Amino acid sequence: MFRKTFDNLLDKATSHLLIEPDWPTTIQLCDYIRQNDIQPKNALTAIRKKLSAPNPYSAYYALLVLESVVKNCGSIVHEEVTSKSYCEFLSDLVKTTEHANIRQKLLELIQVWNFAFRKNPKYTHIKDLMTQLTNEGYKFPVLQESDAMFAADTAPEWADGEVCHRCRVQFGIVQRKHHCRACGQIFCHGCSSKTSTVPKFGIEKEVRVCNMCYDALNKTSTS
Ligand SMILES: O=P(O)(O)O[C@@H]1[C@H](O)[C@H](OP(=O)(O)O)[C@@H](O)[C@H](O)[C@H]1O
Ligand SMILES: [Zn+2]
Ligand SMILES: [Zn+2]
Repeated sequence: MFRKTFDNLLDKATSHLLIEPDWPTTIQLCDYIRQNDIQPKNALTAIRKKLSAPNPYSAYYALLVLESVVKNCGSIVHEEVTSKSYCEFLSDLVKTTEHANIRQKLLELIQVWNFAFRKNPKYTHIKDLMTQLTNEGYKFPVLQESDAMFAADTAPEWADGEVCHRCRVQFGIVQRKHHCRACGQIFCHGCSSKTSTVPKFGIEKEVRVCNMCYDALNKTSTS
């Protein structure tokens, strides 16, 4: 169900019939990825296909979708878009597109991402891509640092451990491990038996959270 809907939304957001970007649908696409209703890899592969669309309008709108997804979906997407294969694809697209506006937007995005990820050693391919294109004479636009401030943080990576983060009970065959989707820590069932939405991470459905995060997320105003 989810995959089909994502593709339908993507078709809508990149239709060559659009006279301006369809931001509401674009935000819905970001929400799908943030809520893990689609694997980031699959989402970016679908967007990649749209970037190669022969129709320049569809390809341009696909670039705007890619820009929004990278800005709003956090590290799960950053890893994909700065992977070796994706950077090679972006490099080919810069060199092969017949449309100057698409090349220009691509160079702008590559530069912003290079700046945004400059401190993170694992994103080397985007740095190499920028160096390679610069050496081949492509001119990058003036960098708008404001563009590189990425929005939303995303759910933290899940911690591992042999005892509950809260009550320290030892995990084992009976005492199973569970993770809080809000803080990412590991808990026994007794300390993480409640569910909640986590709007700050774009998780609109009820997911397992630990007792502390449940209280923080659902604190009723004590008025
Ligand atoms: O079912 P198990 O074999 O115990 O495996 C655990 C469950 O998948 C937990 O899911 P949950 O957090 O949704 O409970 C997950 O958080 C743990 O990391 C896994 O070890
Ligand atoms: Zn516990
Ligand atoms: Zn928590």
